[in-house]
Amino acid sequence: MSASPVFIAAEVVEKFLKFPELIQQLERALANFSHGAEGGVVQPLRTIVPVAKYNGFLGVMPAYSAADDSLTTKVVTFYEGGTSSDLPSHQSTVLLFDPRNGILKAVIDGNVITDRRTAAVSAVATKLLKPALSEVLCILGSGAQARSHYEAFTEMFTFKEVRIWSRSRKNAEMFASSMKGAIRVCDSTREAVTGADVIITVTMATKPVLFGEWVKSGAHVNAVGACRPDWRELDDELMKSCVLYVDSREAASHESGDILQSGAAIFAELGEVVNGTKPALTEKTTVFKSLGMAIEDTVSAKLVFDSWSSSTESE
Ligand SMILES: NC(=O)c1ccc[n+]([C@@H]2O[C@H](COP(=O)([O-])OP(=O)(O)OC[C@H]3O[C@@H](n4cnc5c(N)ncnc54)[C@H](O)[C@@H]3O)[C@@H](O)[C@H]2O)c1
Ligand SMILES: O=C(O)[C@@H]1CCCCN1
Repeated sequence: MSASPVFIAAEVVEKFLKFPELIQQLERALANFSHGAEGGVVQPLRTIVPVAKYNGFLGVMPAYSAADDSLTTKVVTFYEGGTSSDLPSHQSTVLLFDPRNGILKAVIDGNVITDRRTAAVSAVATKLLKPALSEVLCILGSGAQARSHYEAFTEMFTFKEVRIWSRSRKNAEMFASSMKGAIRVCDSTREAVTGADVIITVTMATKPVLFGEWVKSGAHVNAVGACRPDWRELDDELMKSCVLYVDSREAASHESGDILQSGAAIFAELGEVVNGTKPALTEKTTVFKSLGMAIEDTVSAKLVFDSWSSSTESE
């Protein structure tokens, strides 16, 4: 009989999933993904089950990485407007299997993985696509992803000014006072975005909050929200005028409302830029449309599991 799976809690994931290393690992995973079969990534389009009665969704995100020899599936739920004020709007668990025999080895808290791996992938996009002189960072939204993006971006880059906008000024102020470093709280999206070199949209909006007319020419946008075909964060003007990068062409053309509804053309996958098969057009206005990929969870979960295993062996 196989041993029972271990449970790895959020505090343990926090301890082992750290930014510079996670960013490097995910850059490699993006490259493998965009190499096709040769890259050894098996990742079907995720399954999403709408729970319409409660404005919720359940997603199942399996993947295997031959390079990491890691087999996982994430199960994630997300609720429009959250379920109640004290629950996160997104809740997830990652199941890690032994790829040799299918034994379930670990059940890992997925919330920290989701927050950090998403920010890490946006950091890869920003490293490759931001304008040469990037002084002002703007974050739209003040939830879990806003926090992980702020942490990753202030660790990896140097900005002269960081701005935040949220629907309620109180939330934006709470965000600013809970993070290390100076953050300017803005009263309107337009104020936050005007003149920004790097913009991150991390909202649960279903209609555009970021408009092309406000975006500085040459800026880079990480568009992280709007993961449903009928949800938007960016307007048509921005989508049609930018050079558009995505994590996965397949996912983007099935799930992204910003792409499907605007009819914008995809220029490249981020992994193709890492591989050098598509250029990083840093002098143009660029958008990285992130939907989130299972392979990011697979690589992150392996990192956590291996670090946890080594720490228990040395005890
Ligand atoms: N691309 C990825 O890999 C990935 C991964 C996880 C989450 N996400 C997406 O990122 C977004 C943020 O996730 P989160 O975990 O931070 O959620 P969260 O619930 O913690 O925060 C959501 C933020 O959006 C704001 N918001 C809600 N409705 C809004 C509206 N109509 N207009 C403007 N702002 C609004 C909230 O006030 C809050 O500041 C979501 O859309 C989520 O689905 C993407
Ligand atoms: O990639 C993810 O983990 C999330 C799941 C929920 C919807 C947005 N993307």
